[in-house]
Amino acid sequence: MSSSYINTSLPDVGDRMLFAVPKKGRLYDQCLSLLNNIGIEFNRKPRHDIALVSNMPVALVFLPAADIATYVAKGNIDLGITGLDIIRESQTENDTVELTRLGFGKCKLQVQTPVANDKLATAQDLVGKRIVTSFINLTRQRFAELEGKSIEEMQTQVRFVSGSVEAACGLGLADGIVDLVESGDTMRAAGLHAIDTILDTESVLITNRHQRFPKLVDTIKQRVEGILMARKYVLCQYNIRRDALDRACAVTPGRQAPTVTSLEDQGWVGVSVMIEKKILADKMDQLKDIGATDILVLQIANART
Ligand SMILES: Nc1ncnc2c1ncn2[C@@H]1O[C@H](COP(=O)(O)OP(=O)(O)OP(=O)(O)O)[C@@H](O)[C@H]1O
Ligand SMILES: O=P(O)(O)OC[C@H]1O[C@H](OP(=O)(O)OP(=O)(O)O)[C@H](O)[C@@H]1O
Ligand SMILES: [Mg+2]
Repeated sequence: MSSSYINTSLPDVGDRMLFAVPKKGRLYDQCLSLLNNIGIEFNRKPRHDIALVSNMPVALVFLPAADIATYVAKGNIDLGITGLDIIRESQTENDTVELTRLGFGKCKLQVQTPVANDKLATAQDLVGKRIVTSFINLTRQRFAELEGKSIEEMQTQVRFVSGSVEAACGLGLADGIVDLVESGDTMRAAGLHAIDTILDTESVLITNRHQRFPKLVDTIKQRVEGILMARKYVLCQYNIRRDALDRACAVTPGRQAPTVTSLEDQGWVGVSVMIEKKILADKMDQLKDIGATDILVLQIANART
């Protein structure tokens, strides 16, 4: 093949910023929904792993989640979405810059043993035994720490398998495993229970220190943070007697401060304030108790701080 061979079926990414997203798996749907929400438009042809964004100088690169941290750390990719667990496991945290935690892909990396084996009730009980995992580096670090030895000298045997890790104990390959747990259904179905947590993980937006496109990276970071805020907060509006305003502001201090507007009736003011969804019902009860009226809650479609 000539060295000037060009694959004409690959889109020309030119000077575009390269943004990696998981090509399948647990993070895929939420990544696509996030891209849609931040106004990134693209058309991905079947089986193509590169898609040009039509409304920004960006090319999306669809890669296995497990490889994204390495590509970003080495500077081949400018921006990426992957799990914190992958960043730690691939030991790329020093070469990647964490821009924003994304609030999805939340789970725990846990040490698990068969429920039936009551001699393996703590991580310490697995020291010197056989462990199977897809996270060999994090597992070795944890057990070297428990043994008080270096990774080279540790006794615990840690072996790699690429998937269906939960099967390893039942098949006699391991005494314990280390794998991700979200609902715990997979773990319980395999007759295992968690005896130690190595890491709490979630998806993160990452870049590197090479910074070819600092302005564009910042724009995408701000758009993502706007969407995350819109998902987390609602806008609450209510009326309150002026003499109860201090108490109302103590109940709903807002992100910065509530907006207070005068009403025709001199004794009353209108208040508009952002409230976290998870504490909303409680705050509405408290507002009612101090005499607030016409309490309205409005969804926020998007935000920018
Ligand atoms: N059960 C889960 N709940 C929430 N997040 C998860 C779960 N499993 C994995 N993740 C997150 O998604 C990332 C990618 O995992 P995923 O399962 O998609 O990839 P994979 O195991 O390499 O591929 P696949 O399962 O498609 O073969 C993980 O590193 C973790 O951050
Ligand atoms: O606690 P749960 O909600 O059951 O989720 C945990 C499971 O999810 C992931 O597996 P995945 O479905 O990605 O399959 P895999 O083993 O092929 O990676 C992880 O490896 C666990 O097996
Ligand atoms: Mg998986």
